[in-house]
This record gives sequence, C-alpha cells and structure tokens, in this order.
Amino acid sequence: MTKLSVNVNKIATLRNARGGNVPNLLRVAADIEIFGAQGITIHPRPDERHIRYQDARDLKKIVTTELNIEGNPNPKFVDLVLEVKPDQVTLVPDAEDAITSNAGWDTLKHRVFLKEVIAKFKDAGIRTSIFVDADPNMVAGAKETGTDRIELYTESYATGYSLNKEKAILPFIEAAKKANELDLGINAGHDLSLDNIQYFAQNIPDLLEVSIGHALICESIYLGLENVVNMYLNKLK
Ligand SMILES: CC(=O)[C@@H](O)[C@H](O)COP(=O)(O)O
Ligand SMILES: NCC(=O)COP(=O)(O)O
Repeated sequence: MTKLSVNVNKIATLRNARGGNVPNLLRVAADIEIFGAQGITIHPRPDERHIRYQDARDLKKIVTTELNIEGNPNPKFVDLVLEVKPDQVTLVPDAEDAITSNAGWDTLKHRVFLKEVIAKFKDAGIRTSIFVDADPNMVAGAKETGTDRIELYTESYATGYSLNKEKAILPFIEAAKKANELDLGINAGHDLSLDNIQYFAQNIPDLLEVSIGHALICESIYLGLENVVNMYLNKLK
C-alpha cells in the first residue's frame, strides 16, 4: 500500500498571512494523522515564507507517523535536519527564489556533493530520498549517491494527465522499473491531486509514498465550503 504524507506548507502560508497562530499548524498536523494520513511533509524554504525552521522542531515533538523534511541541502538546512532528525529527508534542488520546486536533481553532475550529504544524514539514522525527474539515467545516478529512495517529480505527469494520461505516465513507468532494478525505494510528489492520483498509483505498483499538499489543501477548502457557508447562515437566522 502507498502511504500518504500530507504536505502542510499551505497551512503555514495561511497562518503567516495574519501573523497569528490561525490555523494552528501543530493541531492541523495532529488532526491529519487522526484522519488517517501516514505522514506529514514540510518543505522549509530559506525565506521561511511558509514553514519556519521552528515549525520543524515543533512538529518533530508531535508527529506520531512519519515526518518528512524536504529542501535544498544548504548548510542551514543540513544543520536543521541533523538537529530535528525526521524519519526522512528529501533533497530538492530548488533555487532560493523559486516559487515552487521546478526540477529534479542532475544526479550525475552533483553526484559527489549528493553522496557527501546523503552519508551525513544516513550516519544520523535518517532515511534519505532524492527528488528526480522521471529519467532512468537520473535514477541510476541517484543510486550512486547511496540514497535509500528517490522521489519522482510528478509535475509533467500532472500536466500531461488531462491531455493524454497513457503518454504522461510512460516515463514514470520506465523510471520506476529502473529504480526497482537498482533496489531503490520509490516516492512521488508534486501537483498530485484527487483527479490524477489513482491512475498514477495503479501504474507504479511499488510506490511507497506520495507527498501531496497544494491540491489536497485546495480540495479541502472547496469540499468544505458548502458546509461552512451553511453553518454561518444558520448562526445568522
Ligand atoms: C518537492 C516538492 O515538489 C514539494 O515540496 C513542493 O515543492 C512544495 O513546495 P511549496 O509548497 O513551497 O510549493
Ligand atoms: N514532495 C511533494 C510535496 O510535498 C507536495 O507537492 P504539492 O502537492 O504541494 O505540489
């Protein structure tokens, strides 16, 4: 069975918009676990525009499933992860000013760097994952770094799904085959949604974990809207 790790970045975005503590990130994460999710993912960015470094420390104390911290392994991020010791760290090569993650690692070009960072995390007992495009060469490069898993960057699948889902999934099937051959665990994420997740999971049978945030939070707002509007109307009767 594939585990669902809910990315709570967007909860922190909403909280930060008013400067207070509503919604309460820790409460939301705990409730997401109560509702059955098997993990919590966060992606602290250097400007702390959503998840703050302190959130990572606080979440570590209350998450009872699996905490996955994603990010670009700059020195500050590496120190944070080694201090917090999440269950899993996912290395993502995003630029400081990136709106969101927009590419996987070139695991061949950055092999030496990745190998060093992966070794540090594994020595600390943290499971490692490397964010890669659906390209068997990049998967093979990831294996050389010593990582436990890869996370397939699913933006191209999500975009292609509505046009031609059979075509959109093909590179992911190939990349997953390569990962299986090399005994690498497979995670996936980015722009997965209620529309496209089932077909993805059906076609990538060894999928260990998906991390989903943006669509899941948007869907939650929309699916809850009618209920909440009616609750307000009842209060105003
Ligand atoms: C690695 C990945 O695809 C996600 O972590 C995604 O980048 C979410 O980050 P934002 O919420 O900052 O867009
Ligand atoms: N690793 C992907 C992730 O955590 C969530 O990405 P998205 O669903 O917010 O696009």
